[in-house]
Amino acid sequence: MNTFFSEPENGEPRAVDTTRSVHVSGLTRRFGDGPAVLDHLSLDIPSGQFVALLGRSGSGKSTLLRTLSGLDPVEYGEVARPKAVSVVFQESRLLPWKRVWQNVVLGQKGPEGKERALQVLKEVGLLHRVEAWPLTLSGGEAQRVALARALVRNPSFLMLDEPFAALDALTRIHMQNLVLSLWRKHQCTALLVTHDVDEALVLADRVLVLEHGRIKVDLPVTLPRPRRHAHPVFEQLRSELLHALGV
Ligand SMILES: Nc1ncnc2c1ncn2[C@@H]1O[C@H](COP(=O)(O)OP(=O)(O)OP(=O)(O)O)[C@@H](O)[C@H]1O
Repeated sequence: MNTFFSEPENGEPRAVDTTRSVHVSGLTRRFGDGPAVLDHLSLDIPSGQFVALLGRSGSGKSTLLRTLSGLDPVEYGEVARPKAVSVVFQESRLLPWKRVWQNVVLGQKGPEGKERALQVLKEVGLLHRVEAWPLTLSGGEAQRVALARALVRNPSFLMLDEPFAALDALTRIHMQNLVLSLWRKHQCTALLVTHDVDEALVLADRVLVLEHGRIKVDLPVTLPRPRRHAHPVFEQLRSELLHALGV
């Protein structure tokens, strides 16, 4: 039995009993008197699914993610999601005056903090940088610390907002593999915002395309992993998604 945290339009959070990990219905968001960025959007994500979210620049991907994470308010509509959520952003957002391990357990309570930090830093392959200062890290290392910081909270729902966008191509592939293995190990639900159709198809069980504030395409990806870019089904899905994105 799973208990999730729900944020209704108004009033107190309530417990919801459901096997869905994430439930969104009628979610609408506008800034000022501008057009609706999210327009009566509905979405269900089953527990443990890896979902990739694509959409043109300005289509509302980050707004959806911020709303799901609780960083943005739910003004209209309903959002239910696990209580334990973590978000990894494009920039690692590490505090430069804290060592790597201290950044990982920032805000965490308990005397066993460093031990927990070491555990997750080992998972992301950074045991040798535990005492380092953030400014001495490479871009890929900094993102791995950000991943460790997300994992230390044992998230049931892991959200990733273009976490590899600033990395070089090779580091990006390493990071994609790392995220996949961590997702498998931790058995969490994952939502990845990306601009990269191939990245979405390499990683996700399901790819969504957001347009005009709604889910325009909802595509299951049943290819076994690891996925080959040259596989005919991969190529067919890629052209379907590029077409949906107007490329
Ligand atoms: N705090 C805000 N105030 C006013 N407008 C905003 C705010 N946040 C987002 N917007 C607007 O909402 C729209 C969607 O933005 P959002 O960042 O969600 O898009 P996105 O799909 O993530 O874009 P990108 O791919 O370029 O990162 C944009 O038009 C943006 O200008």
